Amino acid sequence: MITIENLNKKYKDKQIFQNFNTTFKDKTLTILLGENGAGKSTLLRIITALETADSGTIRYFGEVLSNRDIKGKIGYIPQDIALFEHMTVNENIDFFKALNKHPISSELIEDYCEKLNLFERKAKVSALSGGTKRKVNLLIGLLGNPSILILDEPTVGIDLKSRYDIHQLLNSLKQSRLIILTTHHLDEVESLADEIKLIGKDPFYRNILSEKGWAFEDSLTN
Ligand SMILES: Nc1ncnc2c1ncn2[C@@H]1O[C@H](COP(=O)(O)OP(=O)(O)OP(=O)(O)O)[C@@H](O)[C@H]1O
Repeated sequence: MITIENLNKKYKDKQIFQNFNTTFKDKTLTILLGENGAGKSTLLRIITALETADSGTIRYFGEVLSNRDIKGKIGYIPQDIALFEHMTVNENIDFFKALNKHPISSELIEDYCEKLNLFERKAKVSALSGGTKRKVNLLIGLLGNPSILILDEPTVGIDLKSRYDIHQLLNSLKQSRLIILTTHHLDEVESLADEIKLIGKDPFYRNILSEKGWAFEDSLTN
């Protein structure tokens, strides 16, 4: 479980979070929804210790952790693809695997690749489609066997089939870990979300979720 208590974050004069409280549950995939600029990526980066909050407390499985311990527990899949384009998929996997103290086994990598329908392992990343690059980006985030997985718009701009493959893997991963994901796709919310949290003030999202009859937690009422 991740518990966020009284989080405050400001960029210059812009208050992004003010006394924000929430909880993310284990074995649950939570989707953050909200307008552009609402603060979704900022929240993910604060949880991942890539960004510092002005004040507030975050507990991971009941404990306040050092940045190093946080990074050891979390697989963070950024919005921008962070791969070496001139290297093959396998070379990228080997490179990032070597950065992890306790990387997953080759068998598990094979299993993830099968679930993702990721077979172009000998191709250079620069030659891959956007969808395949996103799959590799996800796989890299899983190499350290994280108990928490954080994904910032993991399927932005990709074809339906690649998106489906990524959904299949995420739906199997959520049985055993805590996953937080941001998206602007409602179909993604429908096929993945166990919980929905709304960030930001735009009434559009509140209206659409209410119309659909989907339960959600509203950051404004926290
Ligand atoms: N490093 C920064 N310095 C100053 N302002 C920033 C910084 N990072 C984000 N912001 C601002 O904070 C606000 C929240 O940004 P954030 O990227 O968290 O929003 P978001 O909800 O993820 O949006 P999107 O859906 O477009 O990804 C925006 O107004 C953004 O311009």
